[in-house]
Amino acid sequence: MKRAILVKRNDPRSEDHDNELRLRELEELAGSAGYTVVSELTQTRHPDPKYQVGSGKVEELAQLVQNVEADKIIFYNQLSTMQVYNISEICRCEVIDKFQLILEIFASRATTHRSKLQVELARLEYELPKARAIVSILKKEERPGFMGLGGYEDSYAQDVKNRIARIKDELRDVDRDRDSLRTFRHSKGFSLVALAGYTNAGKSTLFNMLVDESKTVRNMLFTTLVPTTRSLTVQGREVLLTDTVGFIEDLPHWMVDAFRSTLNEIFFADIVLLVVDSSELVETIHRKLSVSHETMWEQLQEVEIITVFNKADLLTEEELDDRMLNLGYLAPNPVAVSAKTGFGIDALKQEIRRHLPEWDRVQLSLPLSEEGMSTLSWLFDEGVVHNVDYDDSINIDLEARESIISKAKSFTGKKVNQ
Ligand SMILES: Nc1nc2c(ncn2[C@@H]2O[C@H](COP(=O)(O)OP(=O)(O)OP(=O)(O)O)[C@@H](O)[C@H]2O)c(=O)[nH]1
Ligand SMILES: [Mg+2]
Repeated sequence: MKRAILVKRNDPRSEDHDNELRLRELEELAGSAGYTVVSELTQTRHPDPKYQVGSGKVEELAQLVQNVEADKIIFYNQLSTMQVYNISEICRCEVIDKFQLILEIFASRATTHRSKLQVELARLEYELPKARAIVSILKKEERPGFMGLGGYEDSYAQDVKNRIARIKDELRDVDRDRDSLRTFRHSKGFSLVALAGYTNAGKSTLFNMLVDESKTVRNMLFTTLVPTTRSLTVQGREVLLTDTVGFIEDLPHWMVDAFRSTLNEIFFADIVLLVVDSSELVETIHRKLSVSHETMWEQLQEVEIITVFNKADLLTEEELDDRMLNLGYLAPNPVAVSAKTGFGIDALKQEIRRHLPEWDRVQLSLPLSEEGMSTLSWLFDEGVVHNVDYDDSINIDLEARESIISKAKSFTGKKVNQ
């Protein structure tokens, strides 16, 4: 585990309670990024703009870094390049701010080629202006290198710019592939279900619970292309379930692009499972649901939303009912589950099934021939075959989307009773 010191410069106008909350938030983020928090430091805003913390504090911080053997100092507040430079030089320790910490989390979670590219793009775009400033500081002071930044040269900024351009090109290619993949899935009759919600709500745990419970019917090509998507059978209907990276509050605009790559999965879904941690305070859940709806609203007109109240195992039934009632319109189609114990998973599946795009159910007769048999096997792939019996023809009770049914009809040329 990497060891981190957290630092927050408190605004004297803020309530102590708020300051404390922000620090806990930072601690949570640091935990998600794989740090052990070994110490925390807070200070009321200092008038000297040169230091994020006053110079006395920087000495104290330097001592602290030695004492607790920290690998990193993480500031809640955003830092100027000058501040990063001064503090990291005095403390002999790498300094990052909250946004860089979030980027580290994104980087560690990016599983697809595309999301990796986007995180890298966001990182480069964030670091470009800093890199330029550091080069000019080093030049002014004629200092041959310091900490890990010694390798910066004049051409560095140009290199970064070239890399940004290359990544953008590559992303355009990946996007083309992805669109065709999505069209392919939809045309094969899969419905797309996406998990959304704040970080730590339990999306990945729920994903595993849902996926483990059902066996993968076929080995599909794209499960290897998109590792966070798995097929899943919900009461006879096959869907593709996608896990996403969690929402994080106050995302700065330059990071929204990296974030959007995961949101795209949500926008193309037929159903979104909006997962909330129901053990949190009602006000917190309220705020997080509002932000989630705001973030997704414009693009989610056609999408069904199921609100999943996760971590039900941490609450009494009464507390749970109370929360679900209180949140009303912000929580459409609520279902309480525990992704940990499996409580409510069946109810959730029923709810998913209820909201899947409608398929038609027809009785179909195919000739008892080789062609008929191969059409039948195709129908097993594309829809739900409720029943088959054979007399002088193959009689099928089939549920499938409209396009599949009309294709089957054209194959047979035989009578179809609706
Ligand atoms: N008690 C309890 N804990 C849960 C439940 N579901 C998830 N957790 C815990 O909540 C924490 C976060 O779970 P994740 O599944 O990683 O959350 P996530 O929404 O995928 O988080 P991000 O990937 O950061 O967006 C883990 O420590 C889980 O063990 C649940 O039903 N009950
Ligand atoms: Mg997750």
